[in-house]
Amino acid sequence: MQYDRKKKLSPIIIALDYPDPEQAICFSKKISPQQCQLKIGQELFIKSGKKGFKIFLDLKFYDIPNTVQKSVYAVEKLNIWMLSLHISGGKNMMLSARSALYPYKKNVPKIIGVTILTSMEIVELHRVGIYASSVLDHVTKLALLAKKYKLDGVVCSPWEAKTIRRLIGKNFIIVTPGIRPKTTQYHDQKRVMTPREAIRSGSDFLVIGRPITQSNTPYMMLKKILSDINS
Ligand SMILES: O=c1ccn([C@@H]2O[C@H](COP(=O)(O)O)[C@@H](O)[C@H]2O)c(=O)[nH]1
Repeated sequence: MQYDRKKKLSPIIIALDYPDPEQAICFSKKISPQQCQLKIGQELFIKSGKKGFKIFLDLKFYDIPNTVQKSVYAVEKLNIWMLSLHISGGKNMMLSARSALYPYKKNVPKIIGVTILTSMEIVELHRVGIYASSVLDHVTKLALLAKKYKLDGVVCSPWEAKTIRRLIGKNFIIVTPGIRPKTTQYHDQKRVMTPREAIRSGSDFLVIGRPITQSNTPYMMLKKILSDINS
């Protein structure tokens, strides 16, 4: 793992994809900030920072530069740890997001760029008019743009983590959803890996939702994943 060795953050980010804020709050009370970070998505945009968790606000901004700049400026006030936007929003959108944080000196949120969703394969890319030779090729191009236009890192699948790490180096955060422990179902995810393999491929943080939140024993599952990673 490359990112934040000194701060010793857990590599797990749990996707709190609950329809009801009460369920999310109840779940978060049973785990600790030492075990994981939490990801708040579009379904559940609540403030869970109260318990001391670092919050990844995964709203995946994708809009004109002015709108994204204002959005980033607004969410900075929420004391979040990390936020996401789509790299395909382009150079000016990424630079505008960064410029929204210039007035702040300390504890600014990390800006992470989404490459290609982990639910997509090459056929789907072609269907939406992206005629890349491979998913890896396109994800790599987007990651290089993210670096060039001042993002702190990317969201990609664990399949691409090794290549991005090799090309961009240590000082770049790699966040990987599409994590599936052995024997759990894939759901809508396509480019998946086990937690242990994903860490070994160079991921800094693994975003894990349903395998934990829909498990009959979520706390045991989280503990097992952490112990698999560390063994
Ligand atoms: O490419 C992406 C970007 C974001 N996500 C998000 O991660 C979680 C994954 O949840 P699982 O239940 O473990 O599949 C979810 O909140 C997505 O919005 C992603 O999966 N892929």
